[in-house]
Amino acid sequence: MSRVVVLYKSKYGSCEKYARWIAEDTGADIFDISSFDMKRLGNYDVVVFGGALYAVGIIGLSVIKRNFDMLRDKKVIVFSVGASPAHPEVIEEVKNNNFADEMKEKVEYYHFRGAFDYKRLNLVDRFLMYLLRKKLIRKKRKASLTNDEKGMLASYSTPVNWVNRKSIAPLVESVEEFIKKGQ
Ligand SMILES: Cc1cc2nc3c(=O)[nH]c(=O)nc-3n(C[C@H](O)[C@H](O)[C@H](O)COP(=O)(O)O)c2cc1C
Repeated sequence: MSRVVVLYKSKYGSCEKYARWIAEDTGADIFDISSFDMKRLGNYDVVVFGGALYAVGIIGLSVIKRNFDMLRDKKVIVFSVGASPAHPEVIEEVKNNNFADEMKEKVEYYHFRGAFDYKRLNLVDRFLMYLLRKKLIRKKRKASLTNDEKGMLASYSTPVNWVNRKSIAPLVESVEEFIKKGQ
């Protein structure tokens, strides 16, 4: 059995895609966190968790937080997948919104870009995105939008996909180095 496990929570598949690539490249076991028995964490030295970003929240991370005591002696990596690019201010905002101080110190964190197709969204997500669109249009009337906001508005009519296997390289390298050191 592998010493590495990749757990993930995805709604429309982009986070799952990254999780599968990371598991492939590190030889890890992989589970949707919803169907993983956290008692099995004892079997692993490295725990990688990936969650999609919704309203700046990393979905599924609450399970990791609840079981954080079981992760103290392990290497813990968290990655988020969202429409936002991995700008430093985005990274800071996501960290502050999702990690308690203890987690900020312990967890190695990465952010990867996902995909967005308005037509595939369920009703709740469509409604949330409708509200965001209204907000952006209001802002556009008063001030200019950032490039990211312009991109977000454009994506309502044209699906966008930034999922890129190459972006996982630093995460995979970090896992490999940790394993090498332990041998
Ligand atoms: C309702 C809603 C809220 C979202 N909020 C954010 C967000 O706060 N930050 C971000 O970067 N992306 C946000 N996104 C974009 C998703 O994170 C992106 O589509 C991601 O690829 C979804 O991953 P999944 O396919 O694994 O579910 C949002 C998307 C929806 C539909």
